[in-house]
Amino acid sequence: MITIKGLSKIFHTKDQDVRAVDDLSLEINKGEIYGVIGYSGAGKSTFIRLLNRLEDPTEGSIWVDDQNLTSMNKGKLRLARQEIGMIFQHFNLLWSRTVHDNIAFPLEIAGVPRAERQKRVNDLIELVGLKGRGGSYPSQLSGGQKQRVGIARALANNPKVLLCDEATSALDPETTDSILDLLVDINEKLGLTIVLITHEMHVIRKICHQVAVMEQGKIVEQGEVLDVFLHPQRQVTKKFVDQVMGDPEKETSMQVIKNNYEAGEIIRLHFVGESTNQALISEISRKFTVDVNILHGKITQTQKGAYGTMYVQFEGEQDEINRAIHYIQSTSVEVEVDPDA
Ligand SMILES: Nc1ncnc2c1ncn2[C@@H]1O[C@H](COP(=O)(O)OP(=O)(O)OP(=O)(O)O)[C@@H](O)[C@H]1O
Repeated sequence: MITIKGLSKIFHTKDQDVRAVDDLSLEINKGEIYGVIGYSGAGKSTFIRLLNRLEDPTEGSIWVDDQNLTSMNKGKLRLARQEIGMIFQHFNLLWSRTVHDNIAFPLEIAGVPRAERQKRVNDLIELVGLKGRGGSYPSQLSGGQKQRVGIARALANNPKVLLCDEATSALDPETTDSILDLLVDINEKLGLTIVLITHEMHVIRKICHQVAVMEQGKIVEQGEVLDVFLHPQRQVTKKFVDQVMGDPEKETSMQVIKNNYEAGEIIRLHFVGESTNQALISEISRKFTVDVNILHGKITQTQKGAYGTMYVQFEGEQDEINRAIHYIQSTSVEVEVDPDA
């Protein structure tokens, strides 16, 4: 759906030239939720603004659905932009217009006849869960409701791509989750391709299929979310993964666990991906004469299944413990005996 080749943006300021986006190339497939994560100043906002040419690139090309956005004149660009919706951190609603009229605005600009406009707005209000609020003004809505209006407005012209610029950063955690759920719902219902930028790994974990990590204008790491969670290569990526998972080693020293639980074996279980399920624990205690003590750990969900680490203690006859470990080795859960050895 989107192909980016050699994209750069240099801002010329009085004192210096800033290379905000530096020779960036990537492919985003149709129907994918693609997240770009980075710390402040990494170049995320510039990147997403280049995608619909709110900024003009210094170098490189952007193709959206086989159209080269970078070589378009203003007239063609205006039409092409109707295929790319965008939502913003601070919603960017028109305060003097009702919810209904905010959503109708892009349809008016596109010249959609009144009756058709009416129906489309009502459908959109329903889609984003704002039924009954069409007559309200933005000042009468909560942050989450305002972002729902922003989403409905962005979808008005049936875009193929939705760009999200830190769309949940101004919202509390619970509202963030409800907006993220709505984005997944829209992605699944409409097959919409979604590109989002964020500084929160929680957002990536919860809804993205693919992630790119940005640092100093470049993409330094990229891949399926679960892969990046499992094998983060760069220091910056490890820090983002720790945002969600914590670092079990840092939080609880293995030595403390060992001192407290001297009997049996201490085992680290690493849960990865869709075939994983935590029924493993009850299965072990049913199949083998082994007591399982859960000591410490964290499991989280991604779009591709569960991921995380758990420390357990197996108590019983050594032979039985060995058989239980052998059994786990035959499943998709990775197992490590005496993890600190
Ligand atoms: N209009 C501009 N003129 C000059 N420099 C700019 C401009 N816009 C961005 N920059 C610079 O480009 C770099 C990348 O900024 P950008 O806003 O894209 O990063 P970001 O990752 O989105 O950070 P944040 O999350 O803080 O917005 C920064 O060094 C910034 O100062």
